[in-house]
Amino acid sequence: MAGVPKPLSDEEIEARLAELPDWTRAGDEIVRTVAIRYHAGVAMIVHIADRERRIGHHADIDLRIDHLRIAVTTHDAGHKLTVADFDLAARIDAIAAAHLSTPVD
Ligand SMILES: C[C@H](O)[C@H](O)[C@H]1CNC2=NC(N)=NC(=O)C2=N1
Repeated sequence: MAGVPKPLSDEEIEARLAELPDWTRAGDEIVRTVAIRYHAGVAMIVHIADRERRIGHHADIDLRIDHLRIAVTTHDAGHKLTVADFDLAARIDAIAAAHLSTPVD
């Protein structure tokens, strides 16, 4: 990996969040909650994990019976937000769009 990305400023974070309307800031994380049934959520997690493995950046994922909560921060940067987090969030949005356009029944 090409070093640890540096933490973004509050202004940079706000600008990047404006491009990701489904994400909100929660301290030093960005968070998205997806309404999805449990087993469909499992499939979405597998898809996300496969992408994460290839880019070397990982979300913190919490699956519940009817929703999935995804939080992203950069552990190697002292749990601060970096460009890597926004890159992963955009990739997760693309994966979520594919899964949510599929009937879950
Ligand atoms: C060595 C490996 O690339 C690092 O541990 C990566 C793995 N995935 C990661 N994921 C996240 N979210 N933050 C990190 O700092 C991080 N570091």
